[in-house]
Amino acid sequence: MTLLTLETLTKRYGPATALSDVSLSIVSGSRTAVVGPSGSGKTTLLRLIAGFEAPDAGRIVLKGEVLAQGAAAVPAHKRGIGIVAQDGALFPHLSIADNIAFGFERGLADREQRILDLLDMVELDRGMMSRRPHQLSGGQQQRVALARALGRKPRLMLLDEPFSALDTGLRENMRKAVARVLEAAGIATILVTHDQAEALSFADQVAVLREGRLVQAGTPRRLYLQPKDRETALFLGDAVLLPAIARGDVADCALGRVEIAPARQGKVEIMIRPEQIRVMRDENAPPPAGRVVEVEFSGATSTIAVVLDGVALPPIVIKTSSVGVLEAGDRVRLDIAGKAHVFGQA
Ligand SMILES: Nc1ncnc2c1ncn2[C@@H]1O[C@H](COP(=O)(O)OP(=O)(O)OP(=O)(O)O)[C@@H](O)[C@H]1O
Repeated sequence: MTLLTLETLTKRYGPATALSDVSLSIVSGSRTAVVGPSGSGKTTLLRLIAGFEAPDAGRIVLKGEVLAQGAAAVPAHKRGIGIVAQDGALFPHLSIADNIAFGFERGLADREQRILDLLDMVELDRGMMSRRPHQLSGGQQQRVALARALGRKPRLMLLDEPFSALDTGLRENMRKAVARVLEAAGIATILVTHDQAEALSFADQVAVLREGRLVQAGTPRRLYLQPKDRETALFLGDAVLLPAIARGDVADCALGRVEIAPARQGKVEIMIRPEQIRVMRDENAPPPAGRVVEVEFSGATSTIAVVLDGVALPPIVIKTSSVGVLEAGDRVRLDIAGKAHVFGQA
């Protein structure tokens, strides 16, 4: 069931257009990640949904209630939308308990119990209640910020890069914990992030913004394997892009004949994710074959660059397991698993 609908949202700041004609639907209980390069409009989109800004055109509808349409807007505090910012934005002079209880209704009889329940929910030690924010780690502070936002029983949760200040290991744990908490509470979530891997693993819908426009929205798998254009392909991960001649559901390219989807005829550009390419040492490899020109060892994986025989293309760069890794100068055969993607379909 659709919870939130954004209809042709446009937002301008003076002569600059921060968002242009953005439409997107959010399903109840789902997780959406909004990604895009710096300045693409991600924060602006969150600010419009939260009610900190009004759109110049378009409409925002939450559960059938129009939150914003032109100048008419429901104020932020009446939208029932929770927000967790990058820095958590806790009140430094208040205890953890008071921070969490900040949004509670006045004179609540079970205030203490609610705080304890929220601490449990975000998996924080109850003993931390009386501490001040500076006595907590960055990850713990983010959990408090989440507990505070959950305490208001929001219909929708907005997360504005809440993990970006945390280091890699903690970041992943926090992401999983937050996903668990929100899923258990059945609260739909929109996460803004710079981190493509984070977006792909957190969300069941990813929306890609570029220069204020929504380029593509869909499941992480769909966007990763069937990006609309080369910019989106490269934004979401490494990609091998090759010119090819399509003949229905196959195409001829520097890697030989590969299966493609969707079917096409004539000149196309195809995309293959590097993990689809298997490279094997083979001194007598028939074409398509190549030579390893560079190997970069980085522990569990190594990155190798292969120059293909007889084609004036940049080397193909592939990450492989470091077990039995190839060396510069090795002749190799390349096999493709699965289909190559042809750009042009959203
Ligand atoms: N208050 C403002 N006044 C003028 N221009 C603004 C304002 N807020 C945002 N912009 C402009 O709108 C565009 C989108 O900004 P926004 O902050 O939404 O991007 P973003 O994708 O969140 O970027 P980042 O990833 O760097 O945080 C940018 O060009 C920005 O300079």
